[in-house]
Amino acid sequence: MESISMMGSPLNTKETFLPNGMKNGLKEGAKATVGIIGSGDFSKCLTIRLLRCGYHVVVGSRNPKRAAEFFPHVVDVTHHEDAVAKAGLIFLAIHREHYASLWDLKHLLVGKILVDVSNNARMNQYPESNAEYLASLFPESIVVKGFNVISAWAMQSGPKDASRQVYVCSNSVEARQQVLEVARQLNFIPVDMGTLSSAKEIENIPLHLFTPWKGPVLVAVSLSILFFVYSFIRDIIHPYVKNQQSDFYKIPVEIVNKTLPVVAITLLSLVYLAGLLAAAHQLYYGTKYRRFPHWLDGWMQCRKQLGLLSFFFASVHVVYSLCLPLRKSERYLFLNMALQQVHANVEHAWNEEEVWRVEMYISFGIMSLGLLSLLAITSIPSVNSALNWREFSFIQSTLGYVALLIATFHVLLYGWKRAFEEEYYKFYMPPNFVVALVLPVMVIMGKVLLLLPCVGRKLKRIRRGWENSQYKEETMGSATHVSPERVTIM
Ligand SMILES: NC(=O)C1=CN([C@@H]2O[C@H](COP(=O)(O)OP(=O)(O)OC[C@H]3O[C@@H](n4cnc5c(N)ncnc54)[C@H](OP(=O)(O)O)[C@@H]3O)[C@@H](O)[C@H]2O)C=CC1
Ligand SMILES: [Cu+2]
Repeated sequence: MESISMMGSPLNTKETFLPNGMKNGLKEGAKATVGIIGSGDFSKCLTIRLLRCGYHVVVGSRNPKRAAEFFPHVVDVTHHEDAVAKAGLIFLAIHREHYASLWDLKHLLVGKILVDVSNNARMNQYPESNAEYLASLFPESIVVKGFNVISAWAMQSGPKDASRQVYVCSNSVEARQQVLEVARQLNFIPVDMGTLSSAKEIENIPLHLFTPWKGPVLVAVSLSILFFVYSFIRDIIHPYVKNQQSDFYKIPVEIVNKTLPVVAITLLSLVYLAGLLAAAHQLYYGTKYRRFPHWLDGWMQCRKQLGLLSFFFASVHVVYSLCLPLRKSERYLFLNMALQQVHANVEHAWNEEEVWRVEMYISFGIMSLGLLSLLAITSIPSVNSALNWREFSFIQSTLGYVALLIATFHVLLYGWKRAFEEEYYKFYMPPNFVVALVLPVMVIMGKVLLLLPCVGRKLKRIRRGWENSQYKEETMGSATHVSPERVTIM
């Protein structure tokens, strides 16, 4: 009955919507009533969750009789007018296109909190956000955006194994606090996003499809195609054309396994190349208060994804390499070699230099994968938050460079002997490993340059803001004045 008394009168925003027994001083049995307009999937799942957490729910439907069948009997399924009258906090579980159909209820909605949970089919589908549109339709109600990032399924199955964050925004601080509190009571993690102007951003959250991954994945796929084609032409087509030697059996494993490490090490180099270019930019302009070019900014922000992709390629390369001896081709080649030795009367086959080269390159490969795993693990938010800034920076920057250096040695040791053996077309088509080394060697040399005392000292002065601070006023507040070391590397 207490909610009926609020009908048509401005909402007492001091009232909170805490469920049974959860509100200080609230009598046992005095359940907060929450209204829901619409009886679709979202409405059903939200109802169940609210009931579990002790709320009383009243659902407003165009056809209450039919809708009631889908709700537990304790739920009051009624007409829109009745539902709106019974609750001060109302979830609108209908689509934006149907908001205007609530126009007749306008006088009943005065002063009530309307929670807009709606999503759109595409990003920026309408000029204004759904919540702002709702606020313009019902200016005398208090509109709060929230819960749109929680799927009906997650709502019902509970937040244990689904996304937990609920982003909330509203122009009314008190209404926002109440919805944040409801989210907390429903075991979600409420995130206060401020005023209703953030609604568009919140509405776009569930529509992103791996947005930060698009660029890095595109780079990885392009590099893979490029290096695969290169290896294919160099190691298969060329011998075939020149000597009629058919090596096509190499395509599924060997050529793929030549592509993977090259892509992995190139991606890892790209992670650190961005930071180096940013440092060069700061050194060139002598200030950290000047915006990086747009492309560099984007590149810096996707270093984590580039690093994780590098880890993925390196891991798959390891699996391929471990499987190399399992192949029939390898066994035949091995047998042939043994037979040739028998014919040549060689009893003891042992090449000290070769033995050392292979031992070393395998060891370096394992070490660089180990370090890459460490970088990948520390990029997981829960692990990341257990580290302080210095520890994080040490792992991501210092150990990252060490990983790159070791990986470079791995590639170098793998290929250097072959490069000397292969005389043919050496000049116009260098071996794969030489192509793989171009970028990492450049990056390592760049880092060495930065470590030189004269350069390093100047960079430090710039990053501490001691030099050329006249730019400060111009660009303060932009994210890009942050030193490149201060952005997540992986
Ligand atoms: N489903 C999900 O996982 C999620 C949904 N959402 C949002 O929740 C809202 C509801 O989604 P969902 O439950 O899936 O949608 P449904 O289509 O399942 O339900 C929408 C409800 O709106 C009501 N409705 C339909 N047409 C009209 C109309 N012309 N006028 C008034 N009311 C109408 C109906 O209820 P009745 O017949 O009882 O009137 C219907 O059950 C949407 O805005 C959606 O974006 C947000 C996050 C996740
Ligand atoms: Cu390798």
